[in-house]
Amino acid sequence: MTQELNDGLPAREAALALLDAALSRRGGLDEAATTNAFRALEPRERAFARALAMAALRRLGPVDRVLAAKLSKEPPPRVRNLLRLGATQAFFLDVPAFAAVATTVELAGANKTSRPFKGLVNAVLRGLLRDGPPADDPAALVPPWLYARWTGAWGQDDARALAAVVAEEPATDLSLKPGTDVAALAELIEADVLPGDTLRTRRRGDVAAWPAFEDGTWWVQDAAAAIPARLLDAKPGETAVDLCAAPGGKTLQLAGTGAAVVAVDRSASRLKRVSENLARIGLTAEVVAADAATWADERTFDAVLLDAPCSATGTFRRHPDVLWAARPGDIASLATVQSALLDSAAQRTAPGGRMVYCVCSLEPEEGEAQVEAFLTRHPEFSLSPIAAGEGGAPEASLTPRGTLRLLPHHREGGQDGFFAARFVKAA
Ligand SMILES: C[S@@+](CC[C@H](N)C(=O)[O-])C[C@H]1O[C@@H](n2cnc3c(N)ncnc32)[C@H](O)[C@@H]1O
Repeated sequence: MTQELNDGLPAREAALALLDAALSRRGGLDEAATTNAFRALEPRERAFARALAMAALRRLGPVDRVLAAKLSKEPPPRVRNLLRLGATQAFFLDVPAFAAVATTVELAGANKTSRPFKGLVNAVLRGLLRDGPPADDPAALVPPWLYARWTGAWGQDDARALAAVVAEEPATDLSLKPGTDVAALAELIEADVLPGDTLRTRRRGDVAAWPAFEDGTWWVQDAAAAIPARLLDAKPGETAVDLCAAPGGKTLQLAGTGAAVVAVDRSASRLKRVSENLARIGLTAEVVAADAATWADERTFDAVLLDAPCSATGTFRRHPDVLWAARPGDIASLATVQSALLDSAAQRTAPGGRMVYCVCSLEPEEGEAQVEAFLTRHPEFSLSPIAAGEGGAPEASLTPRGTLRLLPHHREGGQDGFFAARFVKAA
């Protein structure tokens, strides 16, 4: 792919826009990929731009380290991002070094902010190439403050192993509608079957064009993200609520059990995705736009799922930008939101009912600490320990408390970082 695009300046300019958006706001990369300018590119160019921006985000730390040694003062953001993209192409993608340098220098010259830095871009990139690729140090793949947190929370070995996953391009995992012939679909889609019947495939490209997408037999959902809803073990005849539902991966799982499901989310626009997904898969749920903390609804439910908003540091395999967008203060403020939502979830759990709390975060304040504080505030709840292998979870992820601390390296080929705990309410 890259060979034909060695002179592909529009694709590289688009990669620059994606990288810039990813680093300047949360969800920026996906947003930038919806602009008309991006959509006007050839599919091949779009794929290259996205692959380049993602590779630059996965290697941002090591590349910035080697750039630091070459830059005596901070250049304008466009110039820094051009250097990042140039170095990423030369060291981590299948782009000949001369093409990486020449196209980057040309893009520097094509804009009035970066034009005065054309000579610098050329000199820095040539200097980097002379020195060779950045050292292979997992710690460099993560911002230092976050790496220090992970070391403190999970120890040196786990922190290193989980940070190493940042550089890996993840496979795509699929959850299946109940009743699907798992083995037949795995063969059709060229996938491995993981515990819990998640399919894992190395296919690339537009998922809507993959086999059986239109039939509504599967949806994209990370292997770790598929575990929490399974832990509720909802059944036909029961009621279930998904309090932070959009875009609906876990709602689909709950609806697939035959339970009567209510999907709540405060974002009406994101809820549209829930409705579209339900329609495509051929499942039903009552969809409600409301703030789950204050939702004026008196009902209680047999099964309550709270997949709370969080720092999302566990999603770095597909969204490496979260690592660079996260700020230490976010974790404390999100923890406050999570405890308010947990209190609301408690109130909506029927006597004798189950509640699962989960977050796609690697930070103990959003996971383990929430559980202990919740149990102190709510003596009517107790932990319902998760058994080894339950829900398809790797054994390494099971904690002595019977909660799940799913670290990305606990599964071969990786998984999203998640925390999950299950509670029961006294009858
Ligand atoms: C981690 S995502 C949920 C992912 C979803 N459970 C799935 O599996 O597809 C968190 C969701 O919480 C929603 N959210 C955030 N604060 C909320 C609140 N106070 N009440 C309801 N939804 C909220 C966000 O709009 C977002 O869609």
